[in-house]
Amino acid sequence: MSESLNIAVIPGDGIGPEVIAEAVKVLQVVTVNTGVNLKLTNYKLGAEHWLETGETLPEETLTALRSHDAILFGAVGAAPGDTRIPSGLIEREMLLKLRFSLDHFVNLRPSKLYPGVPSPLANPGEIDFIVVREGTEGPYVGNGGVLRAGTPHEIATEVSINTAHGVERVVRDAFRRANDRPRKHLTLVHKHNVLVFAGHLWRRAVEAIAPEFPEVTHDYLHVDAATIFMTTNPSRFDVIVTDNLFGDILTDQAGAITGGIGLAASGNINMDRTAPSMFEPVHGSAPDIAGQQKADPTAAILSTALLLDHVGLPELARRVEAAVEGDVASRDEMTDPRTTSEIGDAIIAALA
Ligand SMILES: NC(=O)C1=CN([C@@H]2O[C@H](COP(=O)(O)OP(=O)(O)OC[C@H]3O[C@@H](n4cnc5c(N)ncnc54)[C@H](O)[C@@H]3O)[C@@H](O)[C@H]2O)C=CC1
Ligand SMILES: CC(C)CC(=O)C(=O)O
Ligand SMILES: [Mg+2]
Repeated sequence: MSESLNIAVIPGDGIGPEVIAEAVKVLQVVTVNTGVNLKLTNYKLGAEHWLETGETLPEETLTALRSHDAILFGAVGAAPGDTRIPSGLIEREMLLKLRFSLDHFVNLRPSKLYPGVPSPLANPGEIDFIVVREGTEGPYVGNGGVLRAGTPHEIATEVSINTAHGVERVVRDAFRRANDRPRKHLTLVHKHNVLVFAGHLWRRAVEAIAPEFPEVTHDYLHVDAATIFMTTNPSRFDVIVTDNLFGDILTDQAGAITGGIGLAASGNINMDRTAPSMFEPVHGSAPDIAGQQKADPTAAILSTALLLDHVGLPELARRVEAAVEGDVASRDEMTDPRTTSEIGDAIIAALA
């Protein structure tokens, strides 16, 4: 029986196209002779596209993206010093607009130290946790502004929006995921000792939903303390649920302790399936190494495993993950001399 898999591909900027080229090859190889009819449609979006066209995310592109089963995304954004592009324009008007419009309320970021992968921690222990980061609210919604701009009395605000609906649905999702894992433990990370209004909403949501999951234990950490434990005892984490900003920061740290940001995958998931979910590496466009074949494509490749899981092809997802696991076990991150496409090819060879 053949089934179609209709994927939108947004390579983006910087290393985005380099890592996505490898992820696409993996998708093509893993679906061969499986009865899955893979259809890929490329969309040009990002900082370079804006420079060429002045477009960030046109409505017709958004409408077209909605017709796909899922989206594979590289990374967007210019180098911090690139004055041709207003800071934040592409991130907000393109990437975040996409996540918000497609209601990607679960930003799923698994962190696993695969066997044989060196960690910068002296005693990393077993690291295998997931971060469930809220994806549509928090300080990223663009609620703010500037008063008395350019004067010594300038006031800039960036308001964090947290709704009961938004918090409850992501907390419930995190409990569900914890319930499905062997350790069944959830940690809420926030800063309710200072951010009392939002923090208390998150705490109340956890307390209200906990009885639905009697087997799941839960605890709480302030975000500053969470960064300590992520360095000193990451094994204590199983499922972390947190807001958009804290989750963004913690997951770069989580990537660093599990072998590097080049291995960290993510999914922006619409759990209600009212729009396609989007899968992308945790990292950005890495302008410092772009165009040099220095980027590690593993995060993008592991993101295809999350995509395959989401579209109901878990056996193919496991094959991709196993191929990655085999490859990373044999490398030394510090001295891996391979190019982006050589790493992709090695993972593909392991798949075959
Ligand atoms: N989802 C997205 O599209 C994201 C976009 N960005 C954008 O990307 C641009 C650069 O942001 P940065 O803060 O520098 O973060 P970044 O993640 O692009 O780079 C941070 C550091 O990690 C390294 N790195 C990143 N990915 C790598 C890979 N696959 N292999 C090897 N090394 C890798 C880079 O070379 C750099 O030294 C900015 O315009 C930012 O707004 C940042 C994060 C996420
Ligand atoms: C560039 C931001 C909008 C996103 C980001 O850093 C992330 O999602 O990890
Ligand atoms: Mg980030």
